[in-house]
Amino acid sequence: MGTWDVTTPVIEAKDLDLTFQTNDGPVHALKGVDLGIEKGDFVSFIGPSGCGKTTFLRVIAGLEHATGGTVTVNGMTPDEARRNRAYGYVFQAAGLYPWRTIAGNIRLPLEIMGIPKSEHADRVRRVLELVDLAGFEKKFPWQLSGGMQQRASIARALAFDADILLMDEPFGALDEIVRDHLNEQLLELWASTQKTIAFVTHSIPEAVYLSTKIVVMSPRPGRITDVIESPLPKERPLDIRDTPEFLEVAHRVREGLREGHSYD
Ligand SMILES: Nc1ncnc2c1ncn2[C@@H]1O[C@H](COP(=O)(O)OP(=O)(O)OP(=O)(O)O)[C@@H](O)[C@H]1O
Repeated sequence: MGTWDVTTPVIEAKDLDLTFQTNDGPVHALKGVDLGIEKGDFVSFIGPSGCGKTTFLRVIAGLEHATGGTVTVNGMTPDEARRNRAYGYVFQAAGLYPWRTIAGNIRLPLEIMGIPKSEHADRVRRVLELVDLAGFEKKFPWQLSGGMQQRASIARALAFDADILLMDEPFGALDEIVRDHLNEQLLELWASTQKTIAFVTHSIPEAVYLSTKIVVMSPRPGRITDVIESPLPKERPLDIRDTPEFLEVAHRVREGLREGHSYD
């Protein structure tokens, strides 16, 4: 071992390519994507609709397969990582089962994974605390607001305590005030759990507020046009969004999006 600390990326993509074969011919979704995500990073993916953000997240999750290049997750193939429950996944819609209580929904992945029943109640309580929903165990999803449902779905993704959290536009459907609040809470959760988060968003302020690293993508075939290491401190009150540093990063993201765009 050397005296310096060489960190191996938790998620690493090398020259990743993905072409879907469809009835209308091939759809080239991702092209030559190179990216390293380090432990504890909060990485946002931003880009126009259809540029392959969700596809990239699904490749990391082993739900789609690259047609070229490689991806590793914790040094494993995405399929191995999925079988090892390396990540929790939060979808655009909360996707809670309406016939199960909040606790019942959170227990589901624990049941599937065969975690001993005696541990369930404790885990449910702990993750509900993390998302500020303590005491909501017995409620049904329809008794919660949209923002609370999304928090419950984050709790479900946290239930088996994976080091990696993959989040696909989790707050896209919420109004701005609720979204602000959840952004603040997510940063607190990230700081207290030290998870590695990969987060898809359409919102420049959201990406800049949350991330240590912002990955700007171009329209199809999805390529990375810029990777911005955030100069902002880890502690981020919401009003950091009015500071020159914040606005500068937001400007660079906007420029990156504009450059990747062809206006035809
Ligand atoms: N299973 C599939 N079969 C064929 N084409 C697909 C499939 N999944 C995605 N695509 C295509 O690949 C491209 C990238 O889609 P993807 O959903 O990853 O984009 P996105 O950036 O997440 O978009 P949005 O921001 O609208 O969610 C799109 O053109 C989409 O139509």
